[in-house]
Amino acid sequence: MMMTARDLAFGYRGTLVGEGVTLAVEAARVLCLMGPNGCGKTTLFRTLLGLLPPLAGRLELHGRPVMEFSRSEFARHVAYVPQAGSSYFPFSVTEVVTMARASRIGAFATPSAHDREIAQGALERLGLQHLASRPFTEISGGERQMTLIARALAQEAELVVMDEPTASLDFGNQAKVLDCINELRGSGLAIVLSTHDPGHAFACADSVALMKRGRIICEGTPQAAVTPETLRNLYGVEIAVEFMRGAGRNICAPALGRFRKE
Ligand SMILES: Nc1ncnc2c1ncn2[C@@H]1O[C@H](COP(=O)(O)OP(=O)(O)OP(=O)(O)O)[C@@H](O)[C@H]1O
Repeated sequence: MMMTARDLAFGYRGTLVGEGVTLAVEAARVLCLMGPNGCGKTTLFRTLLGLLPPLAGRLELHGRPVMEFSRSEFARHVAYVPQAGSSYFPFSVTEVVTMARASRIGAFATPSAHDREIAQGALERLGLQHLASRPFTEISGGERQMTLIARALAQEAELVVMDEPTASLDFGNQAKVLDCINELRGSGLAIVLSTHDPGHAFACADSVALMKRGRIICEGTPQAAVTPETLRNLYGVEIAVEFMRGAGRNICAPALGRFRKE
C-alpha cells in the first residue's frame, strides 16, 4: 500500500472539516473522490499532501507518517495538480514544467540537460510542445491545466493528486486528460483525483469515495458506488446513470423539469 489514511480528521486550525476518513492508495490504481461543493475534498487533499497537519488519526506514505517527510523528499513521491487559477509570474510553459525538477536538483542548482529532457518529454506526452515558449500568464485556463499536469509528470512521482483536473477543460482536453490518467495508471502510477462529473468515475476510476460533510459515506467500484440512489443521497437531486453505447461507458446527468421524479 502506498498511502494509507486511518480514521483521519482534517481541517484548519480550530475548524474541523472532516473526520473518520479511511483510505488506501495503491500503485496502478485510480481513486476518485466526489462530493458537493464545500464538503472538504480540497482540504482532505491538502492534508494528504502534508500541507495541513492531520487533526486526528493516521496518515502514512510507505508506512511513515506524512508529516515526517521533508518537502523535497515528499515531492519525489507525490505530485499535486492544483486547480489552474490565474498566475502572476510570466514564466514560460517550459520553465513551469521544469520547476517540477526542483525536488531533485536542489534549491540553487540549475536544471541539467536530463531535467530539460524530462520536462520536454512531459510536454510532448500531453501535446503541448507548441506552447513551450509561451508565458504561462498568456495561455488559456485549459492550457494552464494541461501544463500543470505536464509539470506533475515531470516530477516523476509515484502518486499524483489531482484537484478537479478536468474543470474548465473543453471536451477535447477532457478526453486527453482522462486518457492520460488511464495511461499513467498503466505505467504504474497511483492517482487520486476529485471531480464534479460522476461519469468520470466510469471513465478512469478503479474505486470511488463519496464524501458528504467531511465524511466518506460510500466507497467501492464505480459500478457499486455511483448509482442514482447514492448520487441522490450525495447531491440531493435525481441523477440518471445510464450506459451510452457510443461512449462505451456509463454517463451521469441530472434530471431536469419533467424528467424529475417527485
Ligand atoms: N483556509 C480555510 N480556513 C478555514 N476554513 C476553510 C478554509 N478553506 C476552506 N475552508 C472551509 O472548509 C470547508 C471545505 O472546503 P473545501 O475547499 O475543502 O471543499 P471542496 O469539497 O473542495 O469544495 P469545492 O467542490 O467547492 O471545491 C468549507 O466549508 C470551506 O469554507
